[in-house]
Amino acid sequence: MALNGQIAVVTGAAMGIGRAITETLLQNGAKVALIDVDEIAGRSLLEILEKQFGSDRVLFLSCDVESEEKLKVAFQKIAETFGGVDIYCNNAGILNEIQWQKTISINLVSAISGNYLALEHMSRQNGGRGGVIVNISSMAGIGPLPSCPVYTASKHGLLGFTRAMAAASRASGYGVRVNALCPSFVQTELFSGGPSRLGQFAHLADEVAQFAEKIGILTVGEVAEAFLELATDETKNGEALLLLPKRKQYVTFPSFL
Ligand SMILES: NC(=O)c1ccc[n+]([C@@H]2O[C@H](COP(=O)([O-])OP(=O)(O)OC[C@H]3O[C@@H](n4cnc5c(N)ncnc54)[C@H](O)[C@@H]3O)[C@@H](O)[C@H]2O)c1
Ligand SMILES: CCCCC[C@H](O)CC\C=C/C=C/C=C/[C@@H](O)[C@@H](O)CCCC(=O)O
Repeated sequence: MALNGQIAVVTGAAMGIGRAITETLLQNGAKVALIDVDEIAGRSLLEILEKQFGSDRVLFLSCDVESEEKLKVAFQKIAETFGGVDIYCNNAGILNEIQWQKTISINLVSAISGNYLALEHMSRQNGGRGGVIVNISSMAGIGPLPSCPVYTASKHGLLGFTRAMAAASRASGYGVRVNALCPSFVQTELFSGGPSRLGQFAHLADEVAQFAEKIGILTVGEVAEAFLELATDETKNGEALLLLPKRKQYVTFPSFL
């Protein structure tokens, strides 16, 4: 198994993409700590996963990633229980153009806090074993999604942060790879509920639906498979992996040298 004995942390793990990534990590031999603000969904998934994979391989922590303090405590609990962190998947995210400050807060500010906390446990400079961070950005982190300017900004920001952190990690000897996964539309609650959260851009919902119909819709399993590639391919650092139903490509950015 590709990830035997590795310890992984997944945020927003109770449903959607986070749940599929959690299941893939477990199927590949990792131990997984699930973090989610939805305690009912998290506990119910934990029960299922404990039966399937054994209670010594899964842990659920009810935690809102917007609270840096609670996230710090969650990381401490995970490190004490499992003995370290090797893989961090920053997946928790929302799409809400009405509560747009909350969108920036969860998708970008909390993502940065989570990466820093993960590095405290993973960096070789802090006595960690090194490892890999995968930030779940979006195709909207590469190109604009007109119905969602703030969501687009949060995902562009996360991608820029990922690439700069990867370079900082390489230059500082952290031993931690940092990559971003950028999926197009995925069949989850965020996608199906999206149109009701567009606020002043609600009139663009049909345009998005037509675009989604044209390019197709990914399953969470396809996203989890691409996540696994970024997590296990040790040559990948600072990469943005764009994923569409009929296309997967590492994005080429301009070189300034
Ligand atoms: N669905 C898509 O079309 C799509 C496409 C590209 C990228 N993404 C990104 O993938 C990630 C997961 O999206 P999804 O579609 O699975 O969403 P989802 O709404 O199906 O699931 C999100 C999960 O995150 C949890 N969560 C939300 N806010 C949280 C918080 N403050 N603290 C802790 N947990 C929190 C929710 O409880 C839920 O379990 C997001 O970052 C999203 O932006 C989604
Ligand atoms: C209302 C549901 C929104 C779901 C949000 C998800 O994160 C999915 C985002 C999906 C698509 C984003 C599209 C952006 C598209 C364009 O800017 C395009 O030009 C990108 C070009 C990438 C390419 O070269 O193919």
